[in-house]
Amino acid sequence: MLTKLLHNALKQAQLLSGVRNTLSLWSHKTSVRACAARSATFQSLEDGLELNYGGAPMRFNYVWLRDHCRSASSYNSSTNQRNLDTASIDLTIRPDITTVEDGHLILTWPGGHVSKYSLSWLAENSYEGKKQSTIQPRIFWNSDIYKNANIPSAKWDTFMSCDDEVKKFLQNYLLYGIAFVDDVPATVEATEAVTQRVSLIRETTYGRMWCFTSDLSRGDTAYSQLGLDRHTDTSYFHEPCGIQVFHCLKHEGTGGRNLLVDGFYAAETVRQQSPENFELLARSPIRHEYIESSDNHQNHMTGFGPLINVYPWNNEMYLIRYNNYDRSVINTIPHDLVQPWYVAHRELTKELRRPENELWVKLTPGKVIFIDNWRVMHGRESFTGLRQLCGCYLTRDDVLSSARCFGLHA
Ligand SMILES: C[N+](C)(C)CCCC[C@H](N)C(=O)O
Ligand SMILES: O=C(O)CCC(=O)C(=O)O
Ligand SMILES: [Fe+2]
Repeated sequence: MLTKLLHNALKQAQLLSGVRNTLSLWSHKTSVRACAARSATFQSLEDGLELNYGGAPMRFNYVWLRDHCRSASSYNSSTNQRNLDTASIDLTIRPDITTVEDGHLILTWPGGHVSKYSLSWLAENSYEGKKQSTIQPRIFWNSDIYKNANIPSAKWDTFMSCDDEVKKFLQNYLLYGIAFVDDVPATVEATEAVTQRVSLIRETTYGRMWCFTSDLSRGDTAYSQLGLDRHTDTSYFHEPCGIQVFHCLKHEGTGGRNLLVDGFYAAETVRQQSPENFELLARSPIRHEYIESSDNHQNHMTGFGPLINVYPWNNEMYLIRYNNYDRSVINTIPHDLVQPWYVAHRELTKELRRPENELWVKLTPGKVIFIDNWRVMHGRESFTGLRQLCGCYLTRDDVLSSARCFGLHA
């Protein structure tokens, strides 16, 4: 019991660290700006320079500095694109003169070109600054954490008319990987309109906006009344759809609740308990497949990738593909790692299946849910009667872009 308590405390500390990192990054930025007059010191090294400016020393390579010159001839600041041909830089380049003046680092290169970088820009863009910061702050959750957070749903009227409501919605979505809009008219058109407030719709073999019932119209269990264990969709794409939108337009019958599980919460637990199992799942590429052959639909899709994907520079998770239905033949894992891979898969599955990690919701007409399909698994209970679900997929990049345009950290 005590170990479990300790374990939970540890886990919470770890889970919240993403959010704390952002806060510290923000305060770092503020302090940099507030002390713009503060001087910096530098030291020239063989292949770059070390800059001391309000915090830990940062290193900048000379080729990197020349490549990142923001002068008009090197960089077009109205299109935010590089003009300079990187291949034209002498790889052994060193500045003739290095100075720090008025909050800027100024380098004069052989031949006379001058590059000027503001110190705060350098601090924000340094490797040292990046390494510490989280790419996307998140709050990992189990059912209690999510329920206790009392996240409000957005409301149709305000959502459709007020950008600030969309911004708040996106902030919740980014943190938790799920977000709801309530009071939406129970039609495909209104569902489409809500989605388009957020971003572009991604057309797939299932259509642009889809509306399905248990009519077995497609070669997939989703089109039946059977229960579906937790999974992510389109695991058979090399780039799985980023977001899944669901709106239950009608259900006259029993059962049919939806299950949501935060895959990152479960995977983080595995990382804490057995780092080697986490590593194995993050390193072994496996294949998922969608094969459909009917009069109306011919598809054969295959996607490769590890079950857990982490950014290589900071090990932050960004994508889980977990779909035991669509997982294909494993022949990409060397013999001696096959058994360990199954052990690791079992451990993750055990965490994903813990009842305390399950959030059950009954989707009713009017309630639209957005699910981060790179993070949160969904499933459903078997059901009786007519049940009609509509929705669509979105591309992750498009949604993150919308969020950034609202000024959110994504
Ligand atoms: C959502 N919609 C019913 C349109 C498609 C369902 C796709 C199901 C597939 N097994 C997968 O997991 O990707
Ligand atoms: O019927 C449901 O609630 C969801 C089924 C499903 O997993 C899907 O359509 O992707
Ligand atoms: Fe699904």
